[in-house]
Amino acid sequence: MFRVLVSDAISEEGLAPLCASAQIDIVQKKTTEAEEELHTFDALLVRSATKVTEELLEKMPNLKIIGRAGVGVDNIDVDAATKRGIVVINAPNGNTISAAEHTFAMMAALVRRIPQAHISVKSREWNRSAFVGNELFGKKLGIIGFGRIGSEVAKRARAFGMSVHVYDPFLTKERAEKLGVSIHSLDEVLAAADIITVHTPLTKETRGLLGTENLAKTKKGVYLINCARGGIIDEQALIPFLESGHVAGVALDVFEQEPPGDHPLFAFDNVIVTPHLGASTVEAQLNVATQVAEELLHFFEGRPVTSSINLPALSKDVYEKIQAFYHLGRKLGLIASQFMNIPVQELSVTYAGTVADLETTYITRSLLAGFLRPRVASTVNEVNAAMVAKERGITYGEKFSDETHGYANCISLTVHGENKTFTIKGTHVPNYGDRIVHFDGVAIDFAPEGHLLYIQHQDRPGMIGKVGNVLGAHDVNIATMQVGRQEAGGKAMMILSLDKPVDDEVLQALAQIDDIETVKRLEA
Ligand SMILES: NC(=O)C1=CN([C@@H]2O[C@H](COP(=O)(O)OP(=O)(O)OC[C@H]3O[C@@H](n4cnc5c(N)ncnc54)[C@H](O)[C@@H]3O)[C@@H](O)[C@H]2O)C=CC1
Ligand SMILES: O=C(O)C(=O)COP(=O)(O)O
Repeated sequence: MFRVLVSDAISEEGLAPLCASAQIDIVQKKTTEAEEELHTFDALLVRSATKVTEELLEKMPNLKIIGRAGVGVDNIDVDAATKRGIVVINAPNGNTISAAEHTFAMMAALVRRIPQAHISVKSREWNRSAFVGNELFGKKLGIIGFGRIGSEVAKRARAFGMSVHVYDPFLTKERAEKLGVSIHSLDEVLAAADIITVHTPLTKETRGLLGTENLAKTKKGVYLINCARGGIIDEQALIPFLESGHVAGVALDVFEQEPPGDHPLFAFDNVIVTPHLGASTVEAQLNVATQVAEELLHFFEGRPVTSSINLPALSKDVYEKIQAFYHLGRKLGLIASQFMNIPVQELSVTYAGTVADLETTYITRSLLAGFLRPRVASTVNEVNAAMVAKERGITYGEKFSDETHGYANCISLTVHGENKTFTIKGTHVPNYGDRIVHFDGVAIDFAPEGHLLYIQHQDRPGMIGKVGNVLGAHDVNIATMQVGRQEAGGKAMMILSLDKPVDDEVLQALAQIDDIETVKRLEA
């Protein structure tokens, strides 16, 4: 049974495909109410309210995937999840339109003073002259962060006759032109805009982006909107700008602390607020819940997830093409790690033939995970393999070559350790399986599966019989045996596939045979 904890309010209709599966058990509870059973969950589904901290993850050792039914993952310690090999997914576009519409609603409400007028009329006042606003038409809208939501806000602004000035360091000129906006530096946007709206994620770089220094660069009478994340506009820094009238009004949907409690900004009549409602529409909630539910099902079924924060994006098509190599990569890493059971500094992976045209990043991650698995006690998989390798001072790189050794595809792994280098090469043969075709300088051909035994010896007659006798005497059955050598009478090797793993006693008995130099157990 795959157990899913849903700890925030997520659309039940959207989660229906998960609920329909007999193998998935869904529990809807806050994490604080599920303390006793936290260790039993395989998946955790959240919105922005649940804080997925390292401390929480420590209580959830079985967790494999975290689904965020929404965009921002700043409430999730993604590094801590990655370190533990936990996949983090989100629903990147399910609430884009709702968030853009909410931003626009806030903009109109701000410049026409709708919330203030609303309160006044309901207080039995009729004070039309107190609520004279501004038109949006002809105004310059500064958009900071021009991703999905920022660009939807821009479309609506153009329909209102506004000119749009964008700052986004990662936006290309071509995309800006296509969307009919002009790209500017941050200072230019700050100086020119009548209204500024922020649509970046909350990161180290964007926290406090609109703080004292940058607020001072804005036009007198500017309006500010934050429907992205609390903290992008520094709430404390706003106070003197509101007091002096430099900032004409602020609309906030999000806060540095949520809920914000008794916030000093609430004292200002020209600060309008909503309780993080950007994504709170029936449509957006259904979209995001459906997206994470589908992704979770894919994950559960062993299919690729497409909107992971800590894995390279992979479509179903690409996944199907790389799947076999993904498996081969894992085996190459696993075998190489056991063979080179010494500290290593560097792994170099070379792709040749058909595999070189595929999404090799994923295959390399799988290979790395295979390599690290015998060396680390904790879970290591394609999510955290790069991080774990870095922590252990192991560098890795990919190369591409035309040298396929006559096979349609070939993955070659060279491991550099202290005073020793080892190379293993493998190929995948469709409808046949994975084959190791080169092992430590010797051409050979064996399947990387099960209990393997590596024996390096001098090429002499009778070696196979001697090995067979020792194994027979210890009741070890040989399933397959492959032999190879560099040259007649020189370095030779056997790779045996056994029906059961051998113990140290058998290894010692084999090592005592004359002309046998090395014996190693390899589990694949
Ligand atoms: N209030 C609400 O309920 C909702 C809030 N959001 C928030 O809105 C924000 C934007 O969401 P999306 O547009 O979907 O994300 P996105 O990833 O599509 O766009 C973010 C944009 O910010 C840009 N950016 C990153 N760092 C920047 C920097 N230092 N300066 C300027 N631009 C920078 C990126 O290049 C990207 O184009 C997120 O913080 C998200 O959490 C999203 C949905 C609902
Ligand atoms: O998707 C986002 O980033 C949001 O801010 C929406 O948050 P919510 O799911 O409404 O708590």
